[in-house]
Amino acid sequence: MLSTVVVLKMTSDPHQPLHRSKLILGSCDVTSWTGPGPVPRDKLLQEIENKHGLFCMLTDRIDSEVLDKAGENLKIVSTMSVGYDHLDTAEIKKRSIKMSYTPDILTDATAELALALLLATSRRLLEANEAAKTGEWKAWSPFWMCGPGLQNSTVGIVGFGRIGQEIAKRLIPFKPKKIIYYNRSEKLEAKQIGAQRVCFDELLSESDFISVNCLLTPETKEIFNEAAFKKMKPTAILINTSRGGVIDQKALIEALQNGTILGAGLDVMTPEPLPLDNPLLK
Ligand SMILES: O=CC(=O)O
Repeated sequence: MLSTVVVLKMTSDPHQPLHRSKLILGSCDVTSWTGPGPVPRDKLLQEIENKHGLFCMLTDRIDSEVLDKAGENLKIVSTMSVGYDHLDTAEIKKRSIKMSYTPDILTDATAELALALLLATSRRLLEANEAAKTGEWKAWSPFWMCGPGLQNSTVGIVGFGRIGQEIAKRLIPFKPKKIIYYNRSEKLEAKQIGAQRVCFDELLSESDFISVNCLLTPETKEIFNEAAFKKMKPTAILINTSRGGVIDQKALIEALQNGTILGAGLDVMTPEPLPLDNPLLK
């Protein structure tokens, strides 16, 4: 049987955004989007009709509208991402369509990025760099641009899957006092790493640093809200490398402006990219 597949993929070639090639994957007839940027919604809806498979990116919302357009041929939806909150999993399951994703591909990269954000935020790297460039830096003074250190600190990790665990392992050389985590289930690996499972409230109130690494699901949507920020230490630093939706962004802005928490290092936000006048960019 000749399968038809839509591949939504971003490349830098602006001249050939939609690419059709027959028989390049064995017996597949592949239609791919090559950019620039994510595939426009109307293009996706048009091209998905009667396809057997869809390979998408995290920028493509795959919901009942797309699935209806695809029709009964569609057998598999696959996403090039670790998170799959852009897939309506209930709808996909209801229609007996298989799903796949790419866990582990970004484990090390995300763990490194979380550490980079944590150190850059606590050690005020970007502020200091800006001050050096603008002339704000006039002379050395003992407490200028000081920030909290990891040594003897308590680090809380929200979501202790592959990425959370790799972050914990990378934290150990920085000599934290304690690594605690909040996760639906106890993780066997935690013992070896030396991390302790706690409830969400305890993680909030005990942590000097919090790294968010959970999936965005209905349960985790905006778990960092006004009430959560109020339970955190005023010296706490929040790092988010999961999804912007885990944080109530308006509440975060207020928490930063009011000094409810000290700082935030964000790899993800809502929307992406942020409008340039968003207070988070200040
Ligand atoms: O954010 C990246 C991913 O989910 O792969």
